[in-house]
Amino acid sequence: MPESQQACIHLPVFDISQPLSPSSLSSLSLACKEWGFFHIINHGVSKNLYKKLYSLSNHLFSLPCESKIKVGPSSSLKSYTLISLHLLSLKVSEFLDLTSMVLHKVPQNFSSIIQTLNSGNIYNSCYISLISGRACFLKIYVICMCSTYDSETLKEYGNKMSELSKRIVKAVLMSLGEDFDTNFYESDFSNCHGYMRINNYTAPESVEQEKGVEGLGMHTDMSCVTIVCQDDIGGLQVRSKEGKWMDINPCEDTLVVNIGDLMHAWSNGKLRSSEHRVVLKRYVNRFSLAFFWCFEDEKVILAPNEVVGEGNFRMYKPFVCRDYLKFRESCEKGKFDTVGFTVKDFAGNGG
Ligand SMILES: O=C(O)CCC(=O)C(=O)O
Ligand SMILES: [Fe+2]
Repeated sequence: MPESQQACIHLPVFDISQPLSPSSLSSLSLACKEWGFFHIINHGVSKNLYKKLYSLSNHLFSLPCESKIKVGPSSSLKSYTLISLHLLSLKVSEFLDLTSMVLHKVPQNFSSIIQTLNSGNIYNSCYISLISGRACFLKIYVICMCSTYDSETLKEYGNKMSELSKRIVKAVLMSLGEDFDTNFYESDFSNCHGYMRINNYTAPESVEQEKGVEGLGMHTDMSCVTIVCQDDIGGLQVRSKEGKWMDINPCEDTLVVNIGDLMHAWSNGKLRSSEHRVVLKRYVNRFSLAFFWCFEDEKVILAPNEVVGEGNFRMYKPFVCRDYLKFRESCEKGKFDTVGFTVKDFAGNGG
């Protein structure tokens, strides 16, 4: 099938403001196993808040280049001179503390920015991914806290998304097994924290009609769960188990949730962390907000015996969350857009 006739997937939609009924839980369980993706509504994040975030981000992205933090492609990626996908994830609590950093005052040079952030100790446990897309005109500029973001908006967003993430994790645990939320939420998930990421995909200059332009290369998320708000442009795709790309069409007032590698490992592979990507097919700017809910860096991830189930093979050796994040960021093959290596390669028991 030509890619322009891309199949579209109808993911189940859950009203997350309500306790999920037994039938919703079984459909959630199915969605997590099959796709690792589902939709939520009544999530409590108002249109108005998204509008504010959107216009603040829009303002930031439309600043002249010199005012943005410019990061050149790393030397190993020289062949992709046109391509620069720069991405910085900030831990929400720390993001809020950076209000004093006015964007145009931020040093031009990337490493000195990192140093600045590190030396202020604000940035201790944040991780930074500097990655390159493969074939696109996408630019995601490093979002550093700047005066264009009023901290009230971010605080509201951070709090809402944290609450939402907790509710989602509990629902996912309930769908995985009876009493799993009461048995494992406190012990394993109560120290999770969130990272927000603002993705701005600049309009492609040319699009090969059939194929589109890859805005964000195939990857899996390094989170427990990710919540994505995509605008109405579309382009998010999930890869089926058979390797077929399926569109996840935008739907008003609906957020996309997906399982990340950390939850996949914790669930002994029962919850799928699917490969996904963004393909741009129109000459328009696309915008999305992603919120990653992650284990604390020092957590040792080990699927509990009850989750593995008696007689079942343990898929992953225990590993420290931070080490996996480092692996993904430092190992060329573990990088976002070359997802060849993920948690299976890092901690898999083989077989
Ligand atoms: O832009 C999107 O819709 C998805 C973004 C995404 O997958 C990510 O930021 O990890
Ligand atoms: Fe993602």
